[in-house]
Order: sequence, then structure tokens, then C-alpha cells
Amino acid sequence: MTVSVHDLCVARGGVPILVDVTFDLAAGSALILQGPNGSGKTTLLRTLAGLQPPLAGHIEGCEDRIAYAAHSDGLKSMLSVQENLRFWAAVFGRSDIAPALDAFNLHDLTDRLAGTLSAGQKRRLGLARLLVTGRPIWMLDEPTVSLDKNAVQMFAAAVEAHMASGGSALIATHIDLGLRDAQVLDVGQFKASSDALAGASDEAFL
Ligand SMILES: Nc1ncnc2c1ncn2[C@@H]1O[C@H](COP(=O)(O)OP(=O)(O)OP(=O)(O)O)[C@@H](O)[C@H]1O
Repeated sequence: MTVSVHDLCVARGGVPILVDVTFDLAAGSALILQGPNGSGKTTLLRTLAGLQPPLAGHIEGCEDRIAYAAHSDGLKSMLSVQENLRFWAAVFGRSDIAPALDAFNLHDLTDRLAGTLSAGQKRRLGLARLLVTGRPIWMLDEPTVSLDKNAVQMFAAAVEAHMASGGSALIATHIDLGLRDAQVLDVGQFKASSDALAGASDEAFL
């Protein structure tokens, strides 16, 4: 099923950041979100993932189908690697964590507390959570932060395997992941004309 976004307007603090955002993300495809710092990639992903409402426009094909990975790894530090994955699998009504351990080479770390992992190991575990969700649409915000070259390749292979099985991915990243057949969406083309963000915030706690 294709994700279709039409004339979407996304905002922070009530101020439009991107307007008239329109694109399709077909099953089995990947779209790389590009744009300079502060251009609105995170705001767009948060809106598509349902974490904040759009100001206008239409989003189709996302309901209960998205696995969202933000800047934070979202790990439970006092649970082990395998306990973290089992927890997330259970949240999505699933139990098989072996493919996730395989994809991110986590077998040697299964009994380690997540809080004791290195930054790159935490990121690998955070990304491994995507596989246990069973969700077909991955929305990822700077997924390769802290990853070494080898781990970036692991991640790219996981995305390509996901695409090959009919999944899709929308990825905000500043690096070239080397994904075959990925398209690029430059958010700069949707930049709102207003630049009135100073002081505005929609967060209760920063
Ligand atoms: N909580 C917030 N409240 C108000 N404005 C915010 C908030 N978070 C981000 N912004 C502003 O919204 C705009 C878009 O930010 P966003 O995080 O979406 O950009 P980005 O393209 O993801 O940037 P980066 O590449 O640095 O991660 C920026 O001007 C930013 O300063």
C-alpha cells in the first residue's frame, strides 16, 4: 500500500515550516529526506508518524503501519539487549527477535544491560527494534548517528531487505547510505515563506 501525502503543511510552535508537501512512498521503495539543519525534516517525520497534527493537508496509508525511530534510541537501560527486543516485540504482538539480532550483529551482546552499551551499540539495538515491530513503513530520523562504517552497511542491508519484502522507508539523513533505487526528496522545495519562529514552541518540556 502506498503512502500518499498531499498539500501537507507542518509546523513547530504553530508556525508553518513546510507547506504543500506532496509525495508518494510506494511499497518496496525508499525515499531519502534531504535538507540543511533546521529545514523541517524532523517536523515532517513527526507529523507523518502522528506525533503532532498537520496544519493542513492529507496523509493516507500510514495508520498503524509506521515504525518510527527518532534521534533518541528509546531503550530501557535496565533491561538487557534481548529483553529490550522482546519487550518491543510484545508491544506489537510478536515474539521472534532472532532476525533483529542477526541483522545488527547483536548476538554477542544479548545479555548486556542496554545502559552499559556504547553509543554505536545502543544505536544498533535501537534500529534492531524496527525489525521486531513487523510494521511495513519505517520512518527514520538520522538513523546512522554513532554508527561506524560497518554498522552503516548493516543498516543499509536491513533497509534493502525490508524493501525487498515489500516494506518502505522514509529516511532523513545527511550521509549517503548507498541504497539501491532510493529516491531523494529535498524538503527545501516546500519551505514556508514565513520565518517567524523566534520564541515559538509547542513543547511543554524541552
Ligand atoms: N520544539 C520546538 N519548538 C519550536 N521550534 C522548534 C522545535 N523543534 C524544532 N524547532 C524549529 O523548527 C524548525 C525545523 O526543525 P527540524 O528539527 O524539523 O529540522 P531538521 O531539518 O530535522 O534539522 P536537523 O537536520 O538539524 O535535524 C527549525 O527552525 C527548528 O529550530
